[in-house]
Amino acid sequence: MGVLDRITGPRDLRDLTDAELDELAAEIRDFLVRKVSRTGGHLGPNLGVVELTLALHRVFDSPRDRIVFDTGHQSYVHKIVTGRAAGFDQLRQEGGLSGYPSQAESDHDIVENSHASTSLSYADGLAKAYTVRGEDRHVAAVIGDGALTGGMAWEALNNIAADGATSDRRLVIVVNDNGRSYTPTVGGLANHLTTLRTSPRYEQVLDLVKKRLNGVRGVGPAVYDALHAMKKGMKDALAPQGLFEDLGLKYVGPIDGHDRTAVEQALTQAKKFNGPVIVHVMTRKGFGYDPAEQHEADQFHGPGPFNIETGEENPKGQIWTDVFADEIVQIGAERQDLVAITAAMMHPVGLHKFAARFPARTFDVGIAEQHATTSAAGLAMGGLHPVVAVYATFLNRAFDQVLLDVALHRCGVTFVLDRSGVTGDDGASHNGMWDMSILQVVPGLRLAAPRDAARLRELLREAVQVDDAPTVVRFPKGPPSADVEAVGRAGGCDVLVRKGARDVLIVGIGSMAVTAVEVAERLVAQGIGVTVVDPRWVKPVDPALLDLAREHRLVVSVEDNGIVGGCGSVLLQTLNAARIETPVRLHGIPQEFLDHAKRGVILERIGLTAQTLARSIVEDVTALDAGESLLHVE
Ligand SMILES: Cc1ncc(C[n+]2csc(CCOP(=O)(O)OP(=O)(O)O)c2C)c(N)n1
Ligand SMILES: CC(=O)[C@@H](O)[C@H](O)COP(=O)(O)O
Ligand SMILES: [Mg+2]
Repeated sequence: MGVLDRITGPRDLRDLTDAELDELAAEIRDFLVRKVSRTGGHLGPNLGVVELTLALHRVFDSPRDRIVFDTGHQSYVHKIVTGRAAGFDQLRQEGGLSGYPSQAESDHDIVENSHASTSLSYADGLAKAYTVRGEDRHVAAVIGDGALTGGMAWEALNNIAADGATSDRRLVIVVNDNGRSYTPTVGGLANHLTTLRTSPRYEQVLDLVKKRLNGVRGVGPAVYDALHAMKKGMKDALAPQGLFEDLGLKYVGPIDGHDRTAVEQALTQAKKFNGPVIVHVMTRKGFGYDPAEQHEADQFHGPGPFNIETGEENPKGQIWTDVFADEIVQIGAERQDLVAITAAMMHPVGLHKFAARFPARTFDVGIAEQHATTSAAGLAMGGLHPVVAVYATFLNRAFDQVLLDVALHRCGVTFVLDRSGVTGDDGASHNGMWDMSILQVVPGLRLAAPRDAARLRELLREAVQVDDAPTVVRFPKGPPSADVEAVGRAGGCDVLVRKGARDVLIVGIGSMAVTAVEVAERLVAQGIGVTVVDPRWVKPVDPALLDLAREHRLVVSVEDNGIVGGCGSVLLQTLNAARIETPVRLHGIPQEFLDHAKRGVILERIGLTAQTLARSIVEDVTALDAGESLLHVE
């Protein structure tokens, strides 16, 4: 029976000896490597916060005190010590443990959103609430050095520091500084954290001087008083004025984040301040598992299942991102004006090859999608063509910048949205299910959704040719299907199937066009005539779709996007405006937050599979045959 087996909740940690706590840390690391090697997940970040999390739960009394994790991908240890170790065999699986905090799982969990740089705002609000309610509760926020490069974090710090030393908000901000997001964290703030990490703090020098003076004859209290009188001068001379201290925030650190006792002492000291305090801990991503610590790209930030002995991830095969990664390099070689921007996700979005080939034309802005977008507008105004590569869900926070910094000024910026549609494993906030809805309202913006790798290459090249409006190319997580060639054209649309009578027109958006071809095969087998078109450019609506709609008895749209405000909705509105009365059936992601599961499992669950779609269309056609009118479904 190990120590870990005795932990049923955080209070059990308080009864352990130092030796037992060290043993527990080792057992947790071994547990994380074993479990995540089978399920995949955020091994690196969690190996880096073992001691920190144990210290947090020994110093703070969760859930009375609230512990907020920024992004939440580093909350596995928190889950283990709050009684959920047994759930790790089902980590990130349907019905199993979420890879992020989950209120449904535990009272100890509070923030479920996996979008970075939000923790300090939550913490500010919580601390204010407890002050207003007169509740004696502490708030501890854990924010990574990467998340600290996000603008929201500084909006929060500005407010948290507003009352300076007079603030009575019991808020401890733990900066978990491992020097990396995926790759090393970039920017002036990262440089500053490095300075704090590496400069001898005046306290250390003061201690050194005092040790040297100890026992020296004639050295008495007067000497020590003089030393402390020099403290301010030493502080200015030896340690750069911490950004945080300049803001009026108390700063404790830097602390070795793997020395649990030191972290506990710092947290206890910070807690006693009874006002906002920064505790700067230095940790190592992947600490304790060599293949993670040595991993050249991202220190096992989020591996899939892997071999424990070798650290080799199970082979994934080509994914959409790989196609983009290669094509953007080709285009970059042809176009000297093309530049690329990533928001701290160089490899995940596939810009690493472009960066290696064109380092001066690649910009990593940190976790700062809003800045990335408006900076791209500036790059375009400066005569370049920027490609902003982000995950679809992360563009949500830059909507205003797309609308009024890029589109209003008709800037030729190309957004490449990876992980669009259902992503699955990372839970509700990671699905790329909102982009085609929110971008529909951006005047002048043109949106493309490739169905396969060949169309991605084509559409990417067409997009970067547009220099007077924003363009968007979006594709899903995982592998593309085999290329599906057109059998004809209608306007700008590819006709993929044209069989039998004009019963059903299926408008397949992006990868759903391939699913639509499979649906067509099922319908034709039942004697239903089908035309399948892939619009390629889904915004603006291709006029050819209006003519095709007039010719058919039923129009069906299928998209890997939220159903409200998506391509199908806009097509319906466009047909209505043109007084085309052909009934329309929309298929897409239901407008709700989707629980985590694999992409395929969720697509099955929400009916975006060939079998379910075909069954639905047969029902509609049967209703039409019976003279029933179909409700136009939004
Ligand atoms: C708005 C936003 N952009 C990008 C991401 C993708 N992402 C997840 S974790 C991560 C790196 C976080 O670095 P840090 O905060 O230092 O935490 P660490 O992994 O080092 O513990 C990124 C970029 C995200 N979750 N949210
Ligand atoms: C929290 C985090 O790192 C996410 O951005 C997520 O893990 C990305 O996952 P994939 O890159 O596997 O889609
Ligand atoms: Mg980090």
